[in-house]
Order: sequence, then structure tokens, then C-alpha cells
Amino acid sequence: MQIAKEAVEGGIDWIEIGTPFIKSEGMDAIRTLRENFPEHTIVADMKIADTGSLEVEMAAKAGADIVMVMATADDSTIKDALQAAQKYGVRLMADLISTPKPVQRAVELDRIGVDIINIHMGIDQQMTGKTPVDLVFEIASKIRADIAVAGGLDEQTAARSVEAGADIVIVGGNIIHTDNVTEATKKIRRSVDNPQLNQAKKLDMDEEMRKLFMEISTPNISDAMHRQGAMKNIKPMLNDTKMVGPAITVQTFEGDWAKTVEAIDKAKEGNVIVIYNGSSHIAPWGGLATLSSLNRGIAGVVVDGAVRDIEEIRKIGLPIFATSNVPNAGDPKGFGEVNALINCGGQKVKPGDYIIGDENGVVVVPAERAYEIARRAKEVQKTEERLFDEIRRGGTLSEILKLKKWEKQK
Ligand SMILES: O=C(CO)[C@H](O)[C@H](O)COP(=O)(O)O
Repeated sequence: MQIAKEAVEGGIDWIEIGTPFIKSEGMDAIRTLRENFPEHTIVADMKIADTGSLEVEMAAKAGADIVMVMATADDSTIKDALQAAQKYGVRLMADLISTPKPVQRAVELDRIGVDIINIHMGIDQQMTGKTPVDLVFEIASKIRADIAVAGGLDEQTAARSVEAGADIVIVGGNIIHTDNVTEATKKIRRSVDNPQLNQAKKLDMDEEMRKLFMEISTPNISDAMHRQGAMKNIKPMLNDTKMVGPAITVQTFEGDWAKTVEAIDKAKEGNVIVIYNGSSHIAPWGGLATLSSLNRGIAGVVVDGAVRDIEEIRKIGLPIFATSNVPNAGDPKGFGEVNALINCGGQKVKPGDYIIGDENGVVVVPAERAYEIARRAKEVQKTEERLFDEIRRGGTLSEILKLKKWEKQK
């Protein structure tokens, strides 16, 4: 309710009640919003898959103006839902989420008479880099129904959607998961009203992932990975430190620093050198290797083992993480391997896995899931920003989370 109020202040036209909210609170979610916002158009994202008529009737009677049906529902469900919508004076919106042939299905639904077609990439799909915007242009030229677009829209993608032909822009996370909902809404509003002013360069997936990893914390990432990925007993050697990059790995042994130093020359700019050494008494890494790494453009170093020359490491300022610090170094003997699969801080690390370190410690994100985890961790961060804001306003954490209500029931 509070978020809706702030979004209205920011200039939204319609209020969409999301599916998880409806599943949590039932039709009361719609009733309450209707009571509190009598003048606003209310969209009930029912994601109807069956019993079209019954579910449209429920939502319409609770106060919805627009009811969402799944585009993948059988035509019989769509037609029945449409009849109920006409009977109760509401509009039917069909959601193209996960539709195998979205353009063809949009045309069919338009012919059946659906009022609004929602070109939508779901939240889980967005995490893998899918966006609805490219489809808007293709579908807009083929149908008469109004076109809505949804799926991770921000100022830029909202503007691009309008320019491509969208009539309705649905924005969730980039409004509701912010610490200033009114301000976030105003920005989206401005961009929807003046789409030509929002032509920022679109980042490619690698650039976007790196930017996200720089913005989020290792706790955000650990949450997004369901508590997997954190290295054990690995601590930062610097305060206020941040490291992001793909791994180059080193397997080495107690008292031998040859391979760790060879890895500096093999690493590419932006790599994080991840070393398994296994000794907390003899350091395979120190100040000279740190300066050499800085000169090569290496993003940071993680050692499952000890490091030395802490004052020099601090002066050089390259992010270094290790289990301990000791004065002893070993010798260059030459055992071990560069770019083997290693175990570091209890985590498997292969070359190319993403390594993120900050004052909390280090997490490893498998290369094949790195983009998705960066996106999911950003969502965790946004949700936390909102929670921080609510605590600042005086709520307690357990009240805000409704902890008792959501504890596991026996
Ligand atoms: O229907 C939804 C999820 O299934 C969301 O309401 C929709 O995707 C908009 O939210 P976001 O902008 O966060 O994607």
C-alpha cells in the first residue's frame, strides 16, 4: 500500500497487482487497492491458465479494471475469459510470457478479440539476459489491440519500448525495489513521456555483468546463490576493498611460489589470480608479486594460504585476499599447475569463473551462471534498499518481513 501511494505520487497511471501478491493475499489484495485508489485503473495479474470465466469474474468483482490471462492458455479459456470480461465491464490482457511463437500467438489473440497483448519477459527469464523490447516493434505492426510491455524495464528500455510502439509500460522492480519509489517513478514517467531523450548506449552482457558485480556486495551474491559460493577463511588484506574479475587459477604447494608468479605473466588484464597453496606458515605471495600484478592490470589475488609484506600490499592498493599473513616465503621450485581446476577456500574454481571480493570475503560464481547471478544479486540488493528505507522509517525488521506469518508451518 505504501509503495502504491508513493508510486502514485511519482505519476503512475495504473496500479498492477502482481501474481505473488495475489497468491499471498487473494482477492483481498484487489479489494484493498480498489478501496484506497478509487480513481486508478487496477490491473490484476491473475495469470489465468484455466477456468477463465470464473477467475475473471472473481477479479472483476473485487475491483479490477483489467485482468491478465496467460497467452498460452487454451483458446477455450481465452474465449470464456473474454466473455466474462465483457459481462463484468473489464478489459482482458493476455500475457505472452514463455509463449513459444509470440508473434503468431499475438496475432491469434488479436483476432479472438483480446483487448491488450502484454509482451512480457518474466523475472526469471530476465536474469538470463532476455528482454521484451525487441519483440515490441515486430508485434506492434501486426495487431490492432493495445500493446503492453513488461519485464525488467528501466528508464532506457521503457523509452525504447514506447518508441517501438508500446501503449502501456509495466514497470515492477525498478520502481518497487528502490529506496525512493516516488523519485524512481518520476524518472520512468519522464522517460515514457519523452522517449527521445533516453538514448543511453546499451551495454553488452559482459559489460553489464561487470558493472553489476562492481555495484553489489558479496552478501548480495551469496543470497542470490542460495548461500553457495562463499570461500571459507579467506580474508581481505586491505580495508574498503573491491575486486571483480574472471579467474586464472594456480595449484601450488607449501614452500613453492614459482607457479604463482608465472601466473602473473599468463594472466589477462582484469583477471583475478586464484591460488591454492594450503599452507598458513609459508607465503607464496608478497609485495613484489603484488606490484608486478598491478602493472599487468590484474584485478586482484586470492590465496588459500598465507601472504606477506602487508605494508607494501597496502601501499600498492591491489585487492589481496588470503587466509593469513606470515613473514616467511618459500622458494621457486616449479611444482603445480596454472589454469587447473582447483579448490580454494572450500570452493571449486575453474578458469573463467567470476571471483568477487570485498570486505566481507570472497565468492566464486561459476562462469556459466555469472550473468544470471549478477542480475539476481542486483534484485537482492534492490529489495534490501527498500527494507533499509522501511527500517529507517521506524519499522522493525521482523515486522517488515512479517516473520511470524512466513515461518515454515508444520
Ligand atoms: O508479471 C510480473 C512477473 O511475472 C511483473 O509484474 C512484471 O515482470 C513487471 O515487473 P519487472 O519490471 O520487475 O519485470
